[in-house]
Amino acid sequence: MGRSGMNATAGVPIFEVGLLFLFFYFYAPEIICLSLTGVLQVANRQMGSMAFFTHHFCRGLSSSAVRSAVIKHVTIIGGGQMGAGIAQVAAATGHSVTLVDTCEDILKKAVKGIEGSLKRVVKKKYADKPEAGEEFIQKVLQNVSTSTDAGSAAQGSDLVLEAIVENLKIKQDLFGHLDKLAPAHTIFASNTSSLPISDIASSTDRQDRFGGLHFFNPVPMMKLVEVIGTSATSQETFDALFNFSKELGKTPVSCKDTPGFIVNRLLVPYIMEAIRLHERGECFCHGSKEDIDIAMKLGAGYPMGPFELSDYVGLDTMKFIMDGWSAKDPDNLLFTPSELLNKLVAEGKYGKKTGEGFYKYK
Ligand SMILES: CCCCCCCCCCCCC[C@H](O)CC(=O)SCCNC(=O)CCNC(=O)[C@H](O)C(C)(C)COP(=O)(O)OP(=O)(O)OC[C@H]1O[C@@H](n2cnc3c(N)ncnc32)[C@H](O)[C@@H]1OP(=O)(O)O
Ligand SMILES: NC(=O)c1ccc[n+]([C@@H]2O[C@H](COP(=O)([O-])OP(=O)(O)OC[C@H]3O[C@@H](n4cnc5c(N)ncnc54)[C@H](O)[C@@H]3O)[C@@H](O)[C@H]2O)c1
Repeated sequence: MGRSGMNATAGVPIFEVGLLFLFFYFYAPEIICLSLTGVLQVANRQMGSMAFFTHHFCRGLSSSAVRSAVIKHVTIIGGGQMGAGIAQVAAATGHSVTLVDTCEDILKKAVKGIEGSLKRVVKKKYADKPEAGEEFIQKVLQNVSTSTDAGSAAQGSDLVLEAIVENLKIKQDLFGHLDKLAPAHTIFASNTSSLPISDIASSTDRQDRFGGLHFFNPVPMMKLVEVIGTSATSQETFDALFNFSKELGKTPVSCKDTPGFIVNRLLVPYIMEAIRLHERGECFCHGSKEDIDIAMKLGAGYPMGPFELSDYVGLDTMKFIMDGWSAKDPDNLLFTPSELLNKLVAEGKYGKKTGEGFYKYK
């Protein structure tokens, strides 16, 4: 045998083949994976079920080469501003959606909101073809059903996505309950703004099939989705969530399960500082919150100022975020409660959704 390691009996250049294998293994594992998948599929037909081996071996080489779980049927829990928005974009991209909330009235309001938002979308997209626009709206609405029974909705779903109140215990209770009812393949995800995904997932026995999908408000307009994987999230689950976000026409970014992920890590201190600036009266003109909003829109190019944005997000949600972070890290001055925010929430002034927050909307 010479340097090339030619196998004398089979006539195969083992050294070169080995080098080639190593090259593809490190630089293009998909090619090895796909070739092996082909070979193993033939073997599979010959020798019985090799699917398990094929699947797991290839995942070890490169998860991207293996098709991730397909998400077609989606249950969205929480028909508020986020849940309704997510239901809309999922239905508009051909997914069948069940929207769940605690009572029929909320669900009716949610569907009405979806219809209104679709009209705004269609006005632009189908400007020259109003009939096609109306047809599109009806088709999207047909993809949305509603329910007050999260358990039975989850039974037929590939994905259960939660967008309920920002409270860890309530989210854990919900997922703990659904974990017993949903099929094994069903992926669970949370749209939480501020809670650790791993804490929410800890109430289930499917932490490998649990991740975060953080959408932005208003969902039909905002292009970003933060896809969050915990240390227990499987690659297959993460890929499925990432692909699902793309199917919705969004741009996903991958995030670790760290406080605030990317956007809120930066946005929360900004909004907090704006509220404190206002509370301290450091703006010299009257109507200082208006001035701060104008300044950030015209000076920093933000589409909304911090007070407009807070009202848009919901002051109740903002308070849930702040209280949660402050309870975890009470000595951190960043999380000192805001008297003004607490007062507005205590008065039921949650922002745009209740007609008043920092500003009046009626
Ligand atoms: C001291 C203690 C303090 C405590 C602090 C705690 C801080 C916590 C804060 C964290 C909050 C986190 C929340 C969450 O996790 C993350 C978020 O979602 S953050 C929010 C992100 N969103 C934004 O930043 C929105 C910014 N705004 C905009 O982009 C725009 O203003 C707008 C909403 C798109 C609206 O645009 P405008 O031009 O202003 O207004 P128009 O009404 O003319 O709309 C333009 C265009 O868009 C269409 N459109 C708007 N909304 C919808 C909709 N819902 N559906 C369909 N279409 C919509 C509209 O029809 C217009 O279309 P056109 O007429 O142009 O054809
Ligand atoms: N508002 C935002 O800008 C924004 C943006 C991104 C993420 N989020 C997150 O999305 C989630 C929802 O926020 P939102 O603004 O849509 O809130 P929202 O108050 O508009 O809606 C929450 C909905 O959940 C329902 N609900 C509460 N408990 C429920 C339960 N156990 N089962 C079924 N339904 C239940 C409520 O009835 C309500 O309709 C929160 O976790 C929030 O942090 C909010």
